[in-house]
Amino acid sequence: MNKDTVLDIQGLSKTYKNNRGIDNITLQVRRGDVYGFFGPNGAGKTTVMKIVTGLVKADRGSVRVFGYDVNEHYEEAMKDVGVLIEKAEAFEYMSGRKNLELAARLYPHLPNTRVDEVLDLVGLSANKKEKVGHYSLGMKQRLGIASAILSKPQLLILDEPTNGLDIEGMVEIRELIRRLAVEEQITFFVSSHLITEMEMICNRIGIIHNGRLIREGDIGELLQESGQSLETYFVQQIRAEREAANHEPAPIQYH
Ligand SMILES: Nc1ncnc2c1ncn2[C@@H]1O[C@H](COP(=O)(O)OP(=O)(O)OP(=O)(O)O)[C@@H](O)[C@H]1O
Repeated sequence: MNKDTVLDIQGLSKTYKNNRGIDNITLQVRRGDVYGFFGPNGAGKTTVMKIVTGLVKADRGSVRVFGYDVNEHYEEAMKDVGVLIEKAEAFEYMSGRKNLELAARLYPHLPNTRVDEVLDLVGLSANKKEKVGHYSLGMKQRLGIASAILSKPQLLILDEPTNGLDIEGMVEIRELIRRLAVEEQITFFVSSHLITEMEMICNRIGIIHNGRLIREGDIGELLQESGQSLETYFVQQIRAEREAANHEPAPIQYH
């Protein structure tokens, strides 16, 4: 394993009772990457992220985070990892700041200034005294990210962080990811079903479809290879996959 590899996923498989799941996923996220994990709804992104963070057990394969096997050395592996999977949860009747103060209790060694520092980083300083119940969805998501970066993680795992947000909310999250990557030097493993979004924020991308990783590479390389947009590239890739599997073209369905 390269010393710059932060997350190393090898041959990961999981089949749920309904026969859906993921099949033999291998990918690497390197230090400094904003790695986009792209695929349509139901492709298997959340399953991979849940296995990486120990929420779901894989049938086969391994996950190493900062060189530590997640199954064998969970605490060491997760020490420098921040996670936001599915919707950010917070106490709606408390202020944003109060919510973060509560979360900060999990990390007794954090300086007292850290809560205000992260509120500033995610652009919520002006709203810190407002009840979370009055926050927009985008502000709640940013509060979730604030909570995930409280402990100054080196790797941040975000599952569909812009899902359900309006345009302004999406832009704010994208800007935040880019800012955190530069200012806090956080490596990102971030999923989305929107390829244009991935193109805007990521340097590297893994494309998952029907539980299988169909392509991984630098965004620039993939764009050069396709000669077109990543959207067109993706559609070509899955059509080729389907044709190889069925020997006949099939329509693409978007959710
Ligand atoms: N607990 C579960 N039990 C049974 N099937 C599941 C379970 N969780 C996920 N699946 C199925 O596994 C497949 C992959 O789901 P997963 O949530 O990982 O995909 P995803 O790419 O994150 O999609 P989405 O963005 O819609 O969540 C889907 O077909 C889903 O229905």
